[in-house]
Amino acid sequence: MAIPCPPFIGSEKLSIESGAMSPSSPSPLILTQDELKKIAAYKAVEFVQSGMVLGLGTGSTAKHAVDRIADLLHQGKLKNIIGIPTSTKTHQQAVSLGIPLSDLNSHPVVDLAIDGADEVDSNLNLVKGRGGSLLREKMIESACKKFIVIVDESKLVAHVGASGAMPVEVVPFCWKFTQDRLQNLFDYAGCVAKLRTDNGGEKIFVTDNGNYIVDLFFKKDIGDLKVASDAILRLAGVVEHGMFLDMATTVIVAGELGITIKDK
Ligand SMILES: O=C[C@H](O)[C@H](O)[C@H](O)COP(=O)(O)O
Repeated sequence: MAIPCPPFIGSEKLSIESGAMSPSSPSPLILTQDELKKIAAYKAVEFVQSGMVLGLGTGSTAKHAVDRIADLLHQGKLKNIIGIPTSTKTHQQAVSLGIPLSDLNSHPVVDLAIDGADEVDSNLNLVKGRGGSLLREKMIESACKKFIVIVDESKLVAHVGASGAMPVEVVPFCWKFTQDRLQNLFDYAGCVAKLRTDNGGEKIFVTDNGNYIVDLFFKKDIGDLKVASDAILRLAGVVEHGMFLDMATTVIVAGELGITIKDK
């Protein structure tokens, strides 16, 4: 299915050379999805400056950004960076790479966060959390002066929920009750709510915060996102949801034709 791209501003053709990004002439090489993620991530890291407090995102795209930040730190090209990880996995990665870390208690204002997304719509609204992280991401990314989202072009969607699940983090207590209420809330959009398990098996998936995730699958557009967000958050038992509305300040998309950047 062809997905309409947002009206991006700024566009450059890029390729990966020796693990770094550089301008390129048209290349016969077909880039893999992971290479596209890396290109978007490296581009975002160009916005990092010495002395910044950085939100370190979670997932296969953000991982490249964290690696790159560590490389630049070790090369002495970046200095005095403080990272605030958005998940235990990213925390472990950052520790293993020697990135100095802190948290929102000590650093309540974050200069820049770089993170991936599962969906990006034409207004830069996002779906996040299909990898299991969303609450810490939302706390840290809502404390940011600048939030750069990095994606490959497969993440662009016509509307939120078009490509798969919209995750909702819920407390374990009577999760089925909350799941049913969530499904009823979006009955008009043909919603099916499913408790997430580890790799689709029997074991219930547990978030970094000790909660469960209910994935909402919609057959139709859910309409006004702010209305949907407020309705979800009003349900007792819901901790947070994976719609990140009006939060991204910049989206960097890497695709077969190059890299495109849209600022809010
Ligand atoms: O739960 C995971 C996070 O929200 C990720 O940032 C999101 O799922 C995108 O991950 P990836 O870059 O691996 O597609």
